[in-house]
Amino acid sequence: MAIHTDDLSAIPEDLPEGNDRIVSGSVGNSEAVFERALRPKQLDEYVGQTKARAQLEIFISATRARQEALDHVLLFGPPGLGKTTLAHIIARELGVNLRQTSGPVLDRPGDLAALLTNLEANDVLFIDEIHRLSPVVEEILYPALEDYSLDIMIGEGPAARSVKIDLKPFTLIGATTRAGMLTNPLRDRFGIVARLEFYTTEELTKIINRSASLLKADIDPEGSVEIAKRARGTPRIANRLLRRVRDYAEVKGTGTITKAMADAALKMLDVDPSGFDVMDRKLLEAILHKFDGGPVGIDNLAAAIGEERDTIEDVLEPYLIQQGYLQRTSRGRIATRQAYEHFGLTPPSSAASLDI
Ligand SMILES: Nc1ncnc2c1ncn2[C@@H]1O[C@H](COP(=O)(O)OP(=O)(O)OP(=O)(O)O)[C@@H](O)[C@H]1O
Ligand SMILES: [Mg+2]
Repeated sequence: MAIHTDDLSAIPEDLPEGNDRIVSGSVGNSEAVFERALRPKQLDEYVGQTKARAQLEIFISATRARQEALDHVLLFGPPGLGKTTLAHIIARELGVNLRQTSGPVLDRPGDLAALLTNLEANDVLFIDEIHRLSPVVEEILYPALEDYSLDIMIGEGPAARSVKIDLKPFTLIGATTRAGMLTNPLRDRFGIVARLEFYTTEELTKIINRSASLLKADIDPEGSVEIAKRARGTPRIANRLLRRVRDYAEVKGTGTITKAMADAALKMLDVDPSGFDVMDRKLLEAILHKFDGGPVGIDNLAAAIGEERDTIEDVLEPYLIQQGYLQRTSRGRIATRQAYEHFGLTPPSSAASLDI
């Protein structure tokens, strides 16, 4: 079902959820609609990411003044941290159109050529999941990025000839959860590389308060802090938890989201006080119990918990590593002292701790 609206009242109540992991990185159908509605539209509404924002603000205003195309931008970071949101904001701040596609969708060189030739001067082309571009499409992209031209082969066999097409200047914004999976020649063609970081509790509290007011949800300050603390540093999860807690408060309470309501709802949803859900705990517990604290290789770990390797690397691990529960070493994953303590276990004296 395709619904394109920014008006929350136009959203039907019975959209399928499409996703049952409360802190998962991906998005179900009904959630996509809410995400669009809650997405900030201007740079000054975009909370946090001070480093990325500061550099973008400068580049954007310089580019606007010169009426040129902004340098190509690579945005990377775990799911739900605001890459798509930021891409849209950049185009809006530049006052240009944004055309959106994604690596897996763009499988034929002709599709990319069609997109590029249809751009107006200084427009933004946003390619999500850019690490999944096919090599043939990537080849076409290089000259387009470098000197705004396309080299296309027309015909086959001995009659084939190469045609050069000039493009208007444009900006590519690429988003990826894993910069490490980009080929070097592609990565080198981005003039601006912004790494998005996990958000602090204060930043998430701001995001939750803003979303609550858009959703017309009644929330008290301690209620928003409680949700923020348990949102895995991720705005998408903060917004998702807010919606679930609001439902809970409407059914079990007076409708106001208090700290007690948030706590009870999150307990019911199996999100613990550190913001870990069932999958996070399963991963840490597997390392602790099945692999003696590690090191354990990623494939063994994936098999042990029945989860895709990619999901572990993209969605689960980054936060656990950032919070100091897990370490990635050349020999495999290791549970830290904090991980033992989280589960009430006594760490062995050899256990790694946060402060090494
Ligand atoms: N800095 C921010 N301030 C306020 N809200 C934000 C911010 N970043 C993200 N959000 C909210 O989180 C939601 C998810 O963000 P977004 O879709 O941009 O993430 P993403 O990084 O593109 O994720 P994915 O890797 O899954 O594509 C948005 O709909 C928006 O409401
Ligand atoms: Mg996105």
